[in-house]
Amino acid sequence: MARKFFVGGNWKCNGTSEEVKKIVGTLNDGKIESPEAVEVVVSPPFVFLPLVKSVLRPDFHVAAQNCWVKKGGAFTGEVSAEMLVNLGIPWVILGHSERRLLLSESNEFVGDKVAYALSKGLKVIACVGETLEQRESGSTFEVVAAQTKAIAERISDWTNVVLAYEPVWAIGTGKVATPAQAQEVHSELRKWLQINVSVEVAESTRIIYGGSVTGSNCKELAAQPDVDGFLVGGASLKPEFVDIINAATVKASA
Ligand SMILES: O=C(CO)COP(=O)(O)O
Repeated sequence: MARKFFVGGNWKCNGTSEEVKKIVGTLNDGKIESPEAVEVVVSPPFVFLPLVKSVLRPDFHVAAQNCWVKKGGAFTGEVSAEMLVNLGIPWVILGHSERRLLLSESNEFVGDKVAYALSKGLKVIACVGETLEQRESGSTFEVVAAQTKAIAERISDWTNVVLAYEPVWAIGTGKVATPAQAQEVHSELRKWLQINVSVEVAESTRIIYGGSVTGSNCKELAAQPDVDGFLVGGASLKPEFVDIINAATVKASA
C-alpha cells in the first residue's frame, strides 16, 4: 500500500486571532497540485483550534499540539483527549522535542500519551529525534529507537500513527538535515518497525521529517524513498507552506 504524503504545520506558541485568520486565508487560497496525493494537517495553539477548524478549507484538518495522558479531571492547565474528540479535532501532536526537553516529558510518558490518545479515537503525530550532543556521540539511532520503543510497547495498532523524525539540532536553527541524513534515520526507523512490530506496519506507517524544512529544501528531501512528508514549524506560518505541501508532487510523479 502506498503511503500518502503527509504535511503537518506546527504553529507552536505563535499567533493572534488576526494572524491566524490571515494564515488560514493564505492556505485556503493555495493551489494544491496533487490534492489526492497529500494529507494536510495544521496545528494551531489550543485556544485557536475552534476558530481555525471553522474557517479552514475542508480538505485540510487540524491537530492539537499536546493532550493530557489520561482522562481529564483535576489537572489544572491540561486539555484532555476527550475534549479534543468532543470538539471534532481529529489529530494531536505528541512527544515534540520542545515538550520532551523543556517540560521533561519522558519516553514512557509520551508513550502513555500516545496510547491514551489513540484509545480515544485521535490520530497521533508522534515525534522522535536526537539532540546535537547525542548525534555527535554517535547515539542517534539508539535514541530514536528508545523513543519509538516506548510507543510501540504501549500500542497495538499503528493505523492512526504518523511518526515524525525531528532532529533537535535542526529545529528552528536553519540547519536542515541533508536528504541523506534524513533518509538514513528514516530507513533505520522503518527497519526497527519491521523487526519489532511487523512488516506491514513498517511498510504502511508514514515517517515524516521535521527541522528547518522550507519551500526551497523540501523537494530534495521529499525525493528520498523513506521520507513520507514533513512536520513544519516556522515555514508553516508563511505562504511557502503551500510550496511544501506541493512537494507531494515529487512522490506523485515518481
Ligand atoms: O519543530 C518543528 C516542527 O514540529 C520544526 O520546526 P522548524 O520548521 O521551525 O525548524
